[in-house]
Amino acid sequence: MEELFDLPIQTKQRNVSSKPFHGYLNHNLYQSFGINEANLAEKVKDFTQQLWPDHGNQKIIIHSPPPDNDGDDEETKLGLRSHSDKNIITILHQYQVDGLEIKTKDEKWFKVKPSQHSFIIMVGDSLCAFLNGRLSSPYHRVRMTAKKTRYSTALFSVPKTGVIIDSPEELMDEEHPRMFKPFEYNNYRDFFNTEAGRIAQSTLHAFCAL
Ligand SMILES: O=C(O)CCC(=O)C(=O)O
Ligand SMILES: [Fe+2]
Repeated sequence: MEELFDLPIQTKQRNVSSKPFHGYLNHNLYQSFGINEANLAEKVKDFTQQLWPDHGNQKIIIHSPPPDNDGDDEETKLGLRSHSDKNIITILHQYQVDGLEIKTKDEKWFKVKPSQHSFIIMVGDSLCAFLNGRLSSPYHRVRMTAKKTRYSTALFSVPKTGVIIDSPEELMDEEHPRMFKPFEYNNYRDFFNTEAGRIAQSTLHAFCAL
C-alpha cells in the first residue's frame, strides 16, 4: 500500500477513467485509486500493469494522511466529508488506523472500530431505493484523530448500465408507499456530480423522491 501511494504523481495519474470518481483522485487530505470492474482479475492486472509495468499484484484504495495540526478544527480532521454511498453495496476494510464514523438515524456520529479481520458492509443509495427505503444508506465520514497515515480499501458494487432501479410492488403497502421514482444508476451518479446534487441534503431524495 505504501509503495503504491509513494509512486511519483505522474505514475499515479496513469490511473484514469472516463467515469467520474473512478480514477486517481488527490484531495488535500486523501488520495484514492480506482479499479473499474475490480471483480475481474484482468482489470486488476491492467491496473497493476499501469503502475508497475514490470510486476504484478498490488491493490488499492483510499489513503488519508495524518492531520497536520493538533488543533480541534473539525475541518482539518475530516479525511472524507459526510456522504452516503451512491452504489448498491460497499464492502469496506480499514487497516490499523481507525477513522470511519457512521451517523445513526438520530443524527449521532459513532466511531467504527472493526477488527482488522472483518469487513464493513454498507448499504448504498441504490439499494436503499430498490428496497423502497426498508434499509437506509447511512451517512458516513472519515475523521483523522491519530497522527498516522490511514489506509482503507473499498469495493463498490454498481448496477450495470441500463438497469432500472425500481422497487418491487411486494415492498409497498399502505404503511410503505412507493418512495422513489425508478431511475438508471448512471443518471443518478451524473446528478450527484452536479452542483444541485452535491449541495442537496440527501442526493437520493433530491433526485428521485416522490
Ligand atoms: O475510507 C473509508 O473508510 C471510507 C471510504 C468511503 O466512505 C468512500 O470512499 O465512499
Ligand atoms: Fe463512502
